[in-house]
Amino acid sequence: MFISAIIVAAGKGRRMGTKLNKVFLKLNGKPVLYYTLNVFEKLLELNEIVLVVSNEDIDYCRREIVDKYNFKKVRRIVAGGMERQESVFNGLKAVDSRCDIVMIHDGARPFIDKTTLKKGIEESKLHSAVGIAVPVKDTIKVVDDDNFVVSTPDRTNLMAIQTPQIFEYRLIYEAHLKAMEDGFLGTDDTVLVERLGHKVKLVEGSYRNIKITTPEDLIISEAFLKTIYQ
Ligand SMILES: Nc1ccn([C@@H]2O[C@H](COP(=O)(O)OP(=O)(O)OP(=O)(O)O)[C@@H](O)[C@H]2O)c(=O)n1
Ligand SMILES: C[C@](O)(CO)[C@H](O)COP(=O)(O)O
Repeated sequence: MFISAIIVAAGKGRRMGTKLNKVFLKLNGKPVLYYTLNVFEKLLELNEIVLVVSNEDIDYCRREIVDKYNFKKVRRIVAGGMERQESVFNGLKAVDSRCDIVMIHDGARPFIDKTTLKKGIEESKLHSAVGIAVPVKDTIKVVDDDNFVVSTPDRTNLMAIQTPQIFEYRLIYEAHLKAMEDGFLGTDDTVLVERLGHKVKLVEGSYRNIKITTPEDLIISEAFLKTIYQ
């Protein structure tokens, strides 16, 4: 079985508010993207990594991350698009032709762990679309455009979706193609498969698998790193 990973890191990081893209910001001296790639590089089950970055970051990324830290599984570095969905689709077009299963992961989620990845792969052999998720901890409110509460859904059945999201390659490729044809834009990849009427299985992951998005996430990340490397 040939397993590929697509790591998307072609966003602008606007909510972080830094000049340097958040995936290149340093945590304990190393870029965020280093930590993300490192977990996938060490995953024995994985055959290759396709890294998706902004066109202008391709050379920098190859030199300062892939070559510098000797990430041998990164077989291709390709340019992303304006939206995350487009970046993923570019990655899907660049994987090895033998790809059976593809893991799609945000470069901005460096605290993904090997156990969750393995669990996700095993589940994807039973269900062809799998997402890593955690039960929501807060009470969620549905609001109208003026922030008046419309309803309070029962939290028992609410999960917050993360990445990786793991798919049978042909299924996710078809789902992306259909979304593009329909002009549908989703904020994750499982929704594209849901649109096809296909079942998606969620596997419980870890609250540590945060997506570094706003400045306070960097403080949390430094604290996580201390528990991992000290
Ligand atoms: N056009 C895009 C947009 C996002 N991403 C990637 O998708 C992941 C999740 O996106 P998000 O956290 O929203 O990142 P940004 O788009 O960079 O952040 P912002 O929305 O604050 O600008 C990140 O690893 C990001 O680099 C991407 O590859 N291509
Ligand atoms: C795919 C994702 O990580 C799921 O949580 C997320 O939707 C992508 O980030 P964004 O901030 O919604 O672009």
